[in-house]
Amino acid sequence: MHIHVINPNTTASMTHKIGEAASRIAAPGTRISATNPASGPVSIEGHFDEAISAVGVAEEIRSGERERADAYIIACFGDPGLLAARELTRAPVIGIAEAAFHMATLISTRFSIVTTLGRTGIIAEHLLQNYGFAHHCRRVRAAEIPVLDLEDDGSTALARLIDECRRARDEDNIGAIVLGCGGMADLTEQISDAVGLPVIEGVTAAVKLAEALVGLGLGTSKHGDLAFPRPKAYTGQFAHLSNL
Ligand SMILES: O=C(O)C[C@H]1NC(=O)NC1=O
Repeated sequence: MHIHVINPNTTASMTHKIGEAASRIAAPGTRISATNPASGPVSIEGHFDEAISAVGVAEEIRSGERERADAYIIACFGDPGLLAARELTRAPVIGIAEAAFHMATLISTRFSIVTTLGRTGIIAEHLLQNYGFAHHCRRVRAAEIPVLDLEDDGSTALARLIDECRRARDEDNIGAIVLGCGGMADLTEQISDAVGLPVIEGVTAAVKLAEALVGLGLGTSKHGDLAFPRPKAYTGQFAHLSNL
């Protein structure tokens, strides 16, 4: 099967890192492709960035449809454009936050999230509410690191993440930690070893969920709100989307 992983920000090094993490966990016979939109924010650190990146996600889904991808992963912890993306395909589309929440509740009764910037915490809180996991999550924490510090080996990002994860372990009465950024896809083992708790990272969780759904012959339902968009004209820069 072919899983198309979409990094909604436009930082190619993060896209490559995400694709490598997905490929390492993928089952034999699963092909991973990782792309990012040509246009959009270099990092997603708030509501405005999420909104802009959602258009790029939709465009990546449309290109994936031409290659008949078997499943899609939206590799940003805000799951930007998830429902819009599901309207565009019969394949499963999985957001990394949703995937991580599901996995965390299968191995623990309570988890905490450790993400990048405190200002994006509300986005995770909204997702927890929307997906029905709010009562499982003890706290949404932030290491206060800009997303692109995760691309800088000389930054203190990993040390700050580990410190915040240790505080979650010691203070939150939890059984697991969810990493709150696609850019952390290569840090799971280091953080779990340093903290001594199970650490769930959304990219790898989404790959296994996508393989399960495809294996079960399940895809996005086209009955109801996730049916293909109604044909209509789009104007200006979106004219190419007319009568999808
Ligand atoms: O919301 C965040 O902090 C993380 C989110 N931003 C980003 O560019 N990729 C992400 O996963």
